[in-house]
Amino acid sequence: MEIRNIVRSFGGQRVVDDVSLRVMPGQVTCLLGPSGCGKSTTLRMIAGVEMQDSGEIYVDGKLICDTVFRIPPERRHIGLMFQDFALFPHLSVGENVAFGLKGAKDEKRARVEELLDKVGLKRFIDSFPYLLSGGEQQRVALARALAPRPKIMLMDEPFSGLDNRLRDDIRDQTLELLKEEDAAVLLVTHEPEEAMRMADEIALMRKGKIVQQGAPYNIYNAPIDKSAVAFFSDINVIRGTVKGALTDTPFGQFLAPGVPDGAQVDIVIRPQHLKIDFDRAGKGPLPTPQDGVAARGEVVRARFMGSESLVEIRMDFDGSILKATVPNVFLPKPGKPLWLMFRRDRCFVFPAGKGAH
Ligand SMILES: Nc1ncnc2c1ncn2[C@@H]1O[C@H](COP(=O)(O)OP(=O)(O)OP(=O)(O)O)[C@@H](O)[C@H]1O
Repeated sequence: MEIRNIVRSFGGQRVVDDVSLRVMPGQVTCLLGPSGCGKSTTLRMIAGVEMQDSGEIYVDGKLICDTVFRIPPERRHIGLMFQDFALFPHLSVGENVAFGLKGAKDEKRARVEELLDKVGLKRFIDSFPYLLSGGEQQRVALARALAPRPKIMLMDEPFSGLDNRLRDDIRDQTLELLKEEDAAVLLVTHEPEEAMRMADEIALMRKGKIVQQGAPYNIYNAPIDKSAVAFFSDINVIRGTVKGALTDTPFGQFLAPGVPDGAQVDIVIRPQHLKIDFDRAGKGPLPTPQDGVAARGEVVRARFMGSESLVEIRMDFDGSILKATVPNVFLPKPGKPLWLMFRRDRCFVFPAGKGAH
């Protein structure tokens, strides 16, 4: 499935602004972005329930929609799964799954049984939906969407109605089934964890545009700007001024290649990549090439978060507060002096102010 240069405006504002995207069979692409950035509108245009102002949509290399030509939604062979896409309450589970199927009765029954078996719900084939839990209903909805073997599956926040622990299981099971069925999947979500868990490829969307696209690993480890880092985790930011492609900070020098002298840069680091060390009679650890220079601060607050502890430290050099996370339990008392170092291989240096939240 491919969309090219799709644009859609509401009230003079471009909510989808020149979006192009390709999704291959057997691949899950997540359209990830904050609420209101235009993800659902993009999906609705592909589904055919919303018309684009300009741009084209292709399936299997064939045009299915531009501003003149338009295949109606029911003939696009696209599977849909939305959070509030309820099952038909007056039909049994089996009849729900069979709903979009054509062909002989036996064949339909076999396909329904196959899919319900795959989602582990064959025993409910003759039950009514209200007897099933939310997670089970969601799995039936998935089976129903996949039953007619759509080439493309569009999913809009399909798991957001489920509670956390259930959600992880259902995500994994859904992913397995989608792969087996070899559909090209476009999944919309505003949750980075969901995208990281589900996606082969993430398209990061902001204000109607795709700002970065790539494998989850690349998006996480080579983010395009400060906001892209901040979308996935808490961040710490140190500002510095560049001289000779370097910027001096209390944590030592950082490379700022290509940034002109006098310009400001933001050095961005995630809390899990700050290194904490103890104070030894007013002294910290020695500088290293990997971690730079240590800077001293005092603990403001430390909290246990489950698998890690979050320590907030007020830095001596400017009174700013940096956040560091440490695996397991580490709960130093407020006022305790500690030293922080920046792991050089985990820092990102961006021109200051680029990529507003
Ligand atoms: N039919 C419409 N008429 C007017 N404005 C609309 C319409 N549909 C969407 N919008 C506006 O377009 C913007 C993008 O909406 P969209 O639902 O695509 O965003 P989203 O990224 O999916 O967000 P969310 O996750 O909150 O659904 C929003 O500001 C929304 O109010």
